[in-house]
Amino acid sequence: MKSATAAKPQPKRIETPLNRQYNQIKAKYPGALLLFRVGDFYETFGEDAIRASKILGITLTKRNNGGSNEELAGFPHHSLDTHLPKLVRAGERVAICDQLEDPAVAKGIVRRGVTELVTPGVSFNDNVLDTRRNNYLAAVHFGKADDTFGISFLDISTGEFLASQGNAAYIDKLLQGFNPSEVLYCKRNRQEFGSLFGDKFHTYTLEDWAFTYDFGYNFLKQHFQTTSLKGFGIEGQPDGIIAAGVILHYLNETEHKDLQHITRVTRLEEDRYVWLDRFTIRNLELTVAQQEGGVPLIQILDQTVTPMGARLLRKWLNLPLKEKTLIDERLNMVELLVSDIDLADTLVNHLRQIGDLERLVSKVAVRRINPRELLQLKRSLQHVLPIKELLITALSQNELADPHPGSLKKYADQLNPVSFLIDRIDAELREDPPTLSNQGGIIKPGINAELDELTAIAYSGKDYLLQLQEREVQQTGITSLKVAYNKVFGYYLEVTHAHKNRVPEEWIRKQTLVNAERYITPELKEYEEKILNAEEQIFQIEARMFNEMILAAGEYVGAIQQNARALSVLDVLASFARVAVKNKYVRPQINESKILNIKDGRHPVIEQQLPPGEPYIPNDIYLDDETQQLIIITGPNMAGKSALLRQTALIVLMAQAGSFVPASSAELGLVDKIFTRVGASDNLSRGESTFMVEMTETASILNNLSERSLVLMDEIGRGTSTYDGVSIAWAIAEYLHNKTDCRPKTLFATHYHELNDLAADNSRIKNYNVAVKEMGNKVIFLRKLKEGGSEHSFGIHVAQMAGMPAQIVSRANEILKQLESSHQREDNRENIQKAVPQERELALRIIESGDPKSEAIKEKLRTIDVNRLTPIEALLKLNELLKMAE
Ligand SMILES: Nc1ncnc2c1ncn2[C@@H]1O[C@H](COP(=O)(O)OP(=O)(O)OP(=O)(O)O)[C@@H](O)[C@H]1O
Repeated sequence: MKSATAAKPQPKRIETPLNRQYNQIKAKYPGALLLFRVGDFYETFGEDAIRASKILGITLTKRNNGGSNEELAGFPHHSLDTHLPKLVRAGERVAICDQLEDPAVAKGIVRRGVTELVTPGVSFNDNVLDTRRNNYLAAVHFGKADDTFGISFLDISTGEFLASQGNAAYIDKLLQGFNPSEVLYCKRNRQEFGSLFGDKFHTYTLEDWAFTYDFGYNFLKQHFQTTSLKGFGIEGQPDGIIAAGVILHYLNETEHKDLQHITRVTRLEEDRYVWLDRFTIRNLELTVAQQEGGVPLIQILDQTVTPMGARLLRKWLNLPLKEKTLIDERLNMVELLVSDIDLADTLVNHLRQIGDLERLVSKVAVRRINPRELLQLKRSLQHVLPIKELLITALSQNELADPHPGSLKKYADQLNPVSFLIDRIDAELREDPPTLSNQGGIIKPGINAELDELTAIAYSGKDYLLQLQEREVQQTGITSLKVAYNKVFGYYLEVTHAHKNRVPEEWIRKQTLVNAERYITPELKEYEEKILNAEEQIFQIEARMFNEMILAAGEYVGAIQQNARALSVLDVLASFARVAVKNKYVRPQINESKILNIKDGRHPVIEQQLPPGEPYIPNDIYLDDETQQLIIITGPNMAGKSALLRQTALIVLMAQAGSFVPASSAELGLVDKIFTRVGASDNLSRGESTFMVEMTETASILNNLSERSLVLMDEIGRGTSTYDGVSIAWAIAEYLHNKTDCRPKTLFATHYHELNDLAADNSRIKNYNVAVKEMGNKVIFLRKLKEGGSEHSFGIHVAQMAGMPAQIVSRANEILKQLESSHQREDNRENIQKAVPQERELALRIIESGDPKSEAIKEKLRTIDVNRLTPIEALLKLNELLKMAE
């Protein structure tokens, strides 16, 4: 509602009781759009009405509100389900204010209150939710120490609740991977939040006091009805606890008080999953393509048939495992399903019949399930027992070499057929129930005697009326007599004018038509009342019995949630199996070595996109920490260097997520971190990165390496001049090779042939090139990785292929020849070693020339301890100095 300003006096408004009630409720939910129930409508007023009418395309009107004109827009209450999702998707927080008592019996103004505050991150509404994705609410807590943060995620529609803590890079990674619909954080961190985690999220800020340990700890304890949080493994995560507490607090504030389905909070263990930096997640296009129309990996791998399976696959791809036992457990099941296609098909056919069990059971817990959904729940659950039996028989028949006996049986053991619940629903619930629970038609006959009796009265009326009609015809001799019903008079007797004179006196005339008259009789009215009463009672009894069924189902929430988890795992594994068969993947051999040995590896996405008849050329990759730790891959543009780098990382990731891989064989020593850097110019076009940023980030990779890391460097250094670029790429490769604490496996794609000289002095650096063949003045891409360096760039050939005019191509060739003859590569190594000091000299000369900036630069130089500087730091410093000098 508009507020009066001091400068412009507003006409004095008379506050009606309804106005006052609205204002009081509105004030309690600042920032929310208030849907105010009046009779059969939800109304919005003032600013809310303007926004609602824009988003929903509903008419905006004005009403005279005690002297001022106020905007008003509303819609019928039954269209809430269509309008609410639109408002939420537009980023609105919507407070739904309902009538809390029956207007017919209310004394004075009807009591109203907000029954739910729907926000982008908190929704049960099927129209707001995407079945194949989770809808997460996140909370981020900025810890006391620098660079420690707590984080928590909740999907209220499934009850999944997670907490963790770590540094900014970790939090950023989780936010990117989980992609929450709404993020909560503390008001005072407004600026830092944006600069650390970007502005792509819907956010909501809360007051300081909600971000305290005691508050969060107690809130969680109270919710789970435990004396401590030890059982959840989050005791040692104070910042994570604060974030999780904030989530529960927020649910409370938004009137979400039925939370029985949130049965646990799980610690997301940073060290259980492969570390993927932000660029790797983006560059490998695991779940999101970089460009519109692009195909992410998940699209190739997702053959899941249940919504919860689809959601789980997304999670598995973002969080690959690094524990051999767990990975093998998944791979064993995939292998079993690959080898027994009948089993896989039968399993999938059962799974297909299972709806969104996870979200259905949440609705049971919060008592929002409707009769039709309860039927769906029953039908889904009916497939649990057959699946369990299927697995048990299959497991006993298939003697699979299982290194961890019992791990396969685990899946079968987790399934609980909940027969008792199924039997009850089956006995009571009709097979064609409605979506509403207050209009009858829910309960089967033969369950409740009172209900059956009332049904007989209410619905056997036809016979009764026929009898009555016959009796009256005989008594009065009116052969045209008919009993009928309409909404205005209820039941009546109709007599044509021809028989009017035979109508008995006690009949009461109600209406005269052109050729007939309508009457009622006391008997008819008495009967009518009985029917209507019976119907009212039927509705009440059925609603009560339905509620009892929900309460009974509520006892099984834990068991059904466990079923949903086990079924989603089976769904993902069956999907892996089917994709493996379809795309000819093999089982990777996971071990604890430091060797990566892939034979005939392929890129899972590119191979699916090549035109028919154009095969994907497979390649071998071998890396270890003894003989071949870093390979320099040269080759012309378009040769397939990037594809090779990415496919190697994708194969590792797919394997550690439990999938078979596109190769003829793959022996994989576990990887614990994957880092990717792509040369700046790739990102520059999107205005994201500059050379400086590229360097800072490369430096941060170099500081976080482990001995099981896999590093992809794709044309690093190309964002600057050739000499700078070569020197930087050189220094980085050298650094990776010479690191004393670990030997990260690295693929280094580059255009700089100069880097081939590195192999001479560094025993674990090897040169490879992606082969091309020159035929006359044409280049044929063989896409085969070969040992050895390469001599040319073939950039001009690529230009020719792209349709560059012949004149330009031949002129470019001339210039190239000239340049090559004047820049003989006598001793590159020496040149490169010299390059840095030369630039340093230049910087010093500028300083000596009496430039006013010289003091600042001298000061900077004095702080540099040359003996402790790494090559990269030296380059960064130099860059900084040059900037100052410019
Ligand atoms: N092994 C392969 N078999 C078949 N086609 C391939 C193969 N590798 C790459 N390609 C095709 O070649 C295209 C170019 O590959 P890629 O981008 O990896 O080249 P590049 O060497 O990194 O080039 P640039 O240096 O210009 O970035 C890919 O989009 C793909 O269509």
